[in-house]
Amino acid sequence: MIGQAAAVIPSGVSPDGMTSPDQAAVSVRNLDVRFGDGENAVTALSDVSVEIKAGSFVTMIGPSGCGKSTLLRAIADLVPASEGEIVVLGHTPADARRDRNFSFVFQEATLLPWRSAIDNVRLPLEVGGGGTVDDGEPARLLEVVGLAGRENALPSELSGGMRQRVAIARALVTKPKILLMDEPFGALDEITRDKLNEELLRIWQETGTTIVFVTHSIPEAAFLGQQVLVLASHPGRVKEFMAVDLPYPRRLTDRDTLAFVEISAHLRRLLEEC
Ligand SMILES: Nc1ncnc2c1ncn2[C@@H]1O[C@H](COP(=O)(O)OP(=O)(O)OP(=O)(O)O)[C@@H](O)[C@H]1O
Repeated sequence: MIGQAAAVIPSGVSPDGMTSPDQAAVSVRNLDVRFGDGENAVTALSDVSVEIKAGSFVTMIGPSGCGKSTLLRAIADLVPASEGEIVVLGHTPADARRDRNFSFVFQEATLLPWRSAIDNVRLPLEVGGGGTVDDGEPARLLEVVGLAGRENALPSELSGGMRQRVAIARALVTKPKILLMDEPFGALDEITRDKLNEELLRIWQETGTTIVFVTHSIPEAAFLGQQVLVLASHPGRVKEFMAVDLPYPRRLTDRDTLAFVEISAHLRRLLEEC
């Protein structure tokens, strides 16, 4: 072939733009994030490298202030890298954000109080355009998160757990390839949290979305994740990227098994060293 340059295809992306399970959804390479200057400078993350495979479920845990939210925000293009590189589905975080390759779920549901549940779920489609999303998708997603029949309820008429379900449905409505979740169940009571943990695993298996999930809870990290990224603090850095060798589907009762207790104990020891 004369005079035709080969197309440059970013790693992790095939020529048709699809990812395969062994490809990285997110590659973080030698990432440093610093805030402020001079005496007030804070190194939130130092030399962090991690590869998150497409379709995987990764939980992130570490002591308060070790940089968990900062890492999630850097992947989401909400915080700039000071050094190093982040590649999201073969693109820069800014391009991945523009292409709506990921959605973010925060600890607070941040719903618009004057809009019904279904209108909150619809919001990203109204703001960014529906693209290929079917009109029935918001209602279907409310059903997926267990809120069929509550489509017209206002946020003030829903419990905290229900509001967070609406936030998850809203995050899924654009069919993101990656879901970034920052302590999404941290403000909920234990029973509701457990229930949402099981539901989130079901949603993950149904959608095939890559999930990166920050938590302070050792059982939650071990129950949900295929891998747990443990961060140490001062400065924030990778302590261990640990595989959780437990089969799916997982049930809450699996947390009583010896294998689960041993994994949790290992995570606790790691955190004590952080
Ligand atoms: N916008 C910012 N400006 C200045 N410093 C910041 C900013 N965001 C985070 N930091 C600092 O960076 C460090 C990491 O913060 P980060 O919120 O990422 O930690 P975390 O592990 O998520 O904490 P927690 O578990 O308490 O939520 C902390 O020292 C924090 O004070």
